[in-house]
Formats: sequence, structure tokens, C-alpha cells
Amino acid sequence: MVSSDKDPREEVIQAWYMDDSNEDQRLPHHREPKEFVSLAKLDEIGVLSWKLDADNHETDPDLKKICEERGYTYKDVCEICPEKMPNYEAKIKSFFEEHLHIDEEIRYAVAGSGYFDVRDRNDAWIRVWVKKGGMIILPAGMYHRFTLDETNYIKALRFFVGEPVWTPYNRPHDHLPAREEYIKAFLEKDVANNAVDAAA
Ligand SMILES: CSCCC(=O)/C(O)=C/O
Ligand SMILES: [Fe+2]
Repeated sequence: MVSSDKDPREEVIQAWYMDDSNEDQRLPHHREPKEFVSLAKLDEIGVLSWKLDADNHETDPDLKKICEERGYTYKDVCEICPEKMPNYEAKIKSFFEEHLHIDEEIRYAVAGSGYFDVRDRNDAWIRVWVKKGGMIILPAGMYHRFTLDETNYIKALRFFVGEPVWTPYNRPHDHLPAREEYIKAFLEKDVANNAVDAAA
């Protein structure tokens, strides 16, 4: 890609630093002035993303390739809105509790949109807005949370390696091997890079 070309993923995935307000979690919560975060910066903390053809997800060769390469053998649909999700209020509450998983969280919005909030290496919240066509992977061991946005609707595909286990470990769960491995792979490396940058 020529450097001036816009990254097509930005049409369906945008990220920014959040403000500290306690207003409705479904609002964008931009800082003033806005502080956007590049998808390259998300890559650095382990968040991978794609723009895919949501209208043809069942036959999409790009999606098939990602699943084959990453070993995803199970897929289901998670449709979130008050009318369709059993135990809606309790689920929404648990999604927004800060947590981690011991496996990757792989989500592909095939309709609607929502916010995945992730911690940066200084523990500040980055809000990742995933819209129709956006697929993201949060690495195992990364603290995060999820909320619907003001549209109150998302239909997301979830992918798993093997059994579809969804267990949230609410913060703090720093002793889990997945957390220690995440820190080693993505945070310590950044600290080392920063130290080199600072010395230069
Ligand atoms: C849009 S998928 C539902 C949220 C979820 O599964 C999760 O783990 C959020 O962190
Ligand atoms: Fe999660």
C-alpha cells in the first residue's frame, strides 16, 4: 500500500482514547480534543483487524483463509439487542465488566456495530468501534470490555479454536498464564522499545 492510501479497515473500524466521564457507556466518549488511535498502534498491543465482505460472509474466501490459517474450527452467532438476547440486562452488564479470556476473542460484525474497549500499555482505555464488515481479534490475556453503541444492535460471528468456551475473568486476574504471556509478548516489548527510543 502507498503510504498516502487510506487503510480500507478504517471504513469499518476506528479507535480513539476515551474520556473519563460516567455518562452512558453507549456514547462515543471521545476526549476533547479527539485523540484517534491508528490500527497500526492497535496491532502493536496485539489487536488484529480486517475489513471483510459481511454480505457474503458465508462464502467469503478471505474469511475462509483467516479461519484456516488461525485454526478456527467453530463459529456461532451472537446477536445482541433486548428482543433477541436471553438475559439481556445481565449479559450486557457482564460484557462491560473489565475482563480477560485465556483464549483469543474473535468477533466479526456482520450487522450493526459496537465498542470493544481495550487497555493500552499505560492502562488507558482505547475505544475500538467495530461496524458491519469489521473483524477483530483481541489476544488472550488482554483486559477489555464490550458495549453496544447508540444503535443498540450488533450481530457478531464468534470464532473458536475447538470448543466454544466463553469465560470472562474479571480484573484482577494477573496471575493467569495467559495474562503473563500477553504482558511478555506485547507490553514488555513496548517498554523495551520505549527505553531505546528515550535513549536515542
Ligand atoms: C459482540 S460479542 C459479545 C461480547 C463478548 O463476547 C465479549 O467477550 C466481550 O468482551
Ligand atoms: Fe471478552
